[in-house]
This record gives sequence, structure tokens and C-alpha cells, in this order.
Amino acid sequence: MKTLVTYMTQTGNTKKIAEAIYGEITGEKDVKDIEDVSNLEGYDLVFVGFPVLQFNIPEKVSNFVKENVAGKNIAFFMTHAVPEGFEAIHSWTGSCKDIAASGNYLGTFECQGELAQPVIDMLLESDDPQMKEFGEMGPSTKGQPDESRVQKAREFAKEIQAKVQ
Ligand SMILES: Cc1cc2nc3c(=O)[nH]c(=O)nc-3n(C[C@H](O)[C@H](O)[C@H](O)COP(=O)(O)O)c2cc1C
Repeated sequence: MKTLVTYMTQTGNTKKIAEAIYGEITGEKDVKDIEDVSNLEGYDLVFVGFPVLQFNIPEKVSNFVKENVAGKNIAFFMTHAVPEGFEAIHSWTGSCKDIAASGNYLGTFECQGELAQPVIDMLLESDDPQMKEFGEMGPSTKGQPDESRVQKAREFAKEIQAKVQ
């Protein structure tokens, strides 16, 4: 069995989770920036990770998944600035299921990720009140994903792999 862990990241949070998942996976495996993946040929299980951007899965990621997921075992991981339990997270996990409709959807891991200072500054300057609100929650995201989140990601990786073995 061969597994791919692929991710998009801008400030490193999603990459940190990708590496935790990758570290936990047994068997043949690759970890790659999604920019470096042209298709999913040869992989039996794929983890796809991304930061939530403007209340959504980044378009680059959703397009890639829709184009390549047919017949594949797929799981997602995402990081976001809002705290875990925030209502919109349900719609983001729902979107993961939707874009994976032609594959075998196995689950989604999500956790908070720190807003980097340049991002906070940019969000605070935005005309969009919701983006401004994100900027204001910046300090409460510091240090995320922390070790407890990283540990949860490792457990998620194990659970997902067990589903396909
Ligand atoms: C332009 C922009 C838009 C964002 N929009 C959201 C959002 O809608 N909801 C949210 O919870 N976080 C939002 N974030 C925060 C990121 O999802 C979060 O910081 C994430 O952990 C970044 O991951 P990365 O370090 O892998 O890039 C946004 C960040 C940026 C830069």
C-alpha cells in the first residue's frame, strides 16, 4: 500500500500537520507540496491538507481533488484560525465530502492554526468585516497547532490508515 500526504501551506501550519500524519503512516509513503503533485496515480491512500481561506477550501485544492479523486481513498486535514467547535467548520468538512464525491471519502481532521503577523496586519486592513474579525482573533491563535493538536493528527492518521488496510 502506498500513501501520499499532500498539502497546501502559506505559513507552515498545515505543513506541520502534514508532517505529523506522514510520520505516523506505515508502508510506502510520500509527502509533497500540492504544487509538486500532478496526479494521484500509484497511490492507494491520499491525505490532502489545506488552510481554510475566506471561508472555503482554496480553489487550487478543490480543483485538484475533483480532477483526481475518482476511485481513490481520500482523507483531508485543514487548519483554520477560528477555534475548534466554530459552526462554519461543519460546512468546510461538508465541502471536503462534496469534492471527494467520486472517491472513497474517509474523514477530515481539522484544528486551529496560528495567524501569522503579516496575515493579521493584512486582515485588519481589509474592508470585509469578517476578515477584520479574523484579524482581531490573531493573538488567540498563537502557538497553534500545538503539540496536543499534532498528537490528534497522528491519531487521525492511524485511524484512517486502519480503514483501508
Ligand atoms: C487570506 C486569508 C484568509 C483566511 N480566511 C480564513 C477563514 O475564512 N477562516 C479561518 O478560520 N481562517 C482563515 N484564515 C487563517 C488560516 O486558515 C490559518 O491561519 C491557517 O492555519 C494557515 O495555514 P498555513 O500556515 O498552512 O498557511 C485565513 C488566512 C488568510 C491568509
